[in-house]
Amino acid sequence: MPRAFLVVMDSVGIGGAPDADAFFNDGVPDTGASTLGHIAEACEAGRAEEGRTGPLHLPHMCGLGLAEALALASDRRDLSFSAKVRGAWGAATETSRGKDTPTGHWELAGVPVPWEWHTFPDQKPAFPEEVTRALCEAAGTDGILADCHASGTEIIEREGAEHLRSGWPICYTSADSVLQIAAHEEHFGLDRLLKLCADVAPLLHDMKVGRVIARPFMGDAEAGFTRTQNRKDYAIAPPAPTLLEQVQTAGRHVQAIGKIGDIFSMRGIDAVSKGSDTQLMVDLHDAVETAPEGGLVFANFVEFDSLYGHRRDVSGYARHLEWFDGEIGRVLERLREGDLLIITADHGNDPTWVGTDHTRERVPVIAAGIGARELGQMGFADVAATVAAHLDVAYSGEGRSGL
Ligand SMILES: O=P(O)(O)O[C@H]1O[C@H](CO)[C@@H](O)[C@H]1O
Ligand SMILES: [Mn+2]
Ligand SMILES: [Mn+2]
Repeated sequence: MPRAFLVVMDSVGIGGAPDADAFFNDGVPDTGASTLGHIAEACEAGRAEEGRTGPLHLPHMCGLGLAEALALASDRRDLSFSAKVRGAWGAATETSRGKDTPTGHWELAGVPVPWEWHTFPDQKPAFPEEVTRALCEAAGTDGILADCHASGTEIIEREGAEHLRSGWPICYTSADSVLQIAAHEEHFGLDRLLKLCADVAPLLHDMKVGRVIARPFMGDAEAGFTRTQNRKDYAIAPPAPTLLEQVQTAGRHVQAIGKIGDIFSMRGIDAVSKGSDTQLMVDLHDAVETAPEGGLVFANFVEFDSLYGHRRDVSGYARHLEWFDGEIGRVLERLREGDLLIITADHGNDPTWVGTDHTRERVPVIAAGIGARELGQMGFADVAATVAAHLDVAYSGEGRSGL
């Protein structure tokens, strides 16, 4: 029986979104943003030399058609076309009006988001009284810290010491539909932070705020504060059954690697593993060996986004792409007859762009196991329809199969 591996490189957009002018970073429209294109351009110009050097080198993904996908999405030729293409490639456009992670993943899984997400204004206080009251009540504190738009690494540096002194949780947001709560794992307590997030999540979900995210950290004012791996997202459930539930309903096994479990509120998922991208890559290699016939493995590699995109770190992003590409080479060697591998992304996060938020972009869809051909311009949901057709399971979501 066929198996499918769906791998999301979080935030690796390829530009060209037709509605980029309706999305913003610091008030500047995302028009012209291209995560992969601008990284490749910077590498070529010698502006991404920390811990790596020279033009962006992604031989395995270019072998599947990544450079062609980039050209198709936004007419950029920053990646060389020298590799012979052995895969199928396309450029996917999102219809949902959100450039966040759940929105992108749900549409990739066949369920576009029908509602407008609620975001908080870029002002202080960012949160309405009702939310602040609920936070204080659930935390047992007289107030909250931050209460503004912020970058997560910067806000713990700024408010960490005051958090240790007052015990108040650090509550912040971004251009995404999120309420993030940062608290010290030991002083505030990890379990207490997770319970706080779980307690306020229903109120936020009712307001159509997509996620409440626990952001535990460690450290002190002298040594500095660092986030830990214990991040947890409390997301709204998808509005309709996704590809995952339909694969599961067909009696097949669905394995989630990385934050997929959180993004889909564990719906349609049989097994989940979490950790750093390095650990998740070990899990992906293992899954290629062990995933049962007929099963779906759905992986998300978040560090492109969290460590490099939001931090606007071009060299770091390029390094991670080159590491990832090398690992994908090993995955390709181990795929079996009948396996489908699709590599895609959920939105952009151009590290050369203004601001620190995601960028509205098209995403690459490159595939091994379905021949060498152009899939062309497609929708995010076509990815789900293609996986369902390959696995031969009944599918009622959006999209058209590329098979
Ligand atoms: O700056 P940090 O805390 O990493 O926040 C980022 O992570 C959030 C969720 O992915 C996004 O909304 C973005 O703001
Ligand atoms: Mn994402
Ligand atoms: Mn992000």
